[in-house]
Amino acid sequence: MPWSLDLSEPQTLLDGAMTYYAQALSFSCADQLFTSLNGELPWTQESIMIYGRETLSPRLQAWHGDEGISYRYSGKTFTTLPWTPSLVGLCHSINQAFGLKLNSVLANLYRDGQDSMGWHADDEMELGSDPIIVSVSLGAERDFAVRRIGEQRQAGKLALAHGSLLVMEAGMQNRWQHSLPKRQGIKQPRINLTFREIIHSRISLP
Ligand SMILES: O=C(O)CCC(=O)C(=O)O
Ligand SMILES: [Fe+2]
Repeated sequence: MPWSLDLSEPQTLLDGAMTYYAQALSFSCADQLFTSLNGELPWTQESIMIYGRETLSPRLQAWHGDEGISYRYSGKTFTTLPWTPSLVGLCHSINQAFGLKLNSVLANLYRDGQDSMGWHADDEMELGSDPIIVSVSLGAERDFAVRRIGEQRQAGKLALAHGSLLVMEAGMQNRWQHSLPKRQGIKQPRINLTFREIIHSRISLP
């Protein structure tokens, strides 16, 4: 199913490292997408290693994409699940609009303001040296925080609206880290989709 994107009012941020479209999807499309993804994706809470200890990840995830793609994330190897109709339609619309060849998506479900994602750059080797990543946000508005690589201090934040689209442009992952901090007051869930192009799919050894 194709989704129509309104890319008429881009906002350029971080000297061109990010472009934000506050209302790329209409509210009704965004509502519909949230409801179908929330119900249909096989949301899983992965365990991750933090300082050598196994802990549950503070969010739920699902990986979908073209067949035969595998990807390492937080020290684990994932193989993508097949596309769902709504995800493949959105990926196709994004590829058409931006002239990209994104072939997979990491879906994150933040159940409420207690769920989060720590500081990182999406710099895994599978993405090549300078990837473009397209992020779609649905549901509760949450802050997306940024800081320069090598600095502790947060440089800024951007509230990602329901139906918004954020392009992390070339240059972003090499210079900036991002995170999704906890927000005590938020009781509603949020879904984020980061569409990526996996260039070097890892060969799994037995
Ligand atoms: O939830 C977000 O907006 C960010 C997600 C993210 O950074 C990622 O999936 O790598
Ligand atoms: Fe990320």
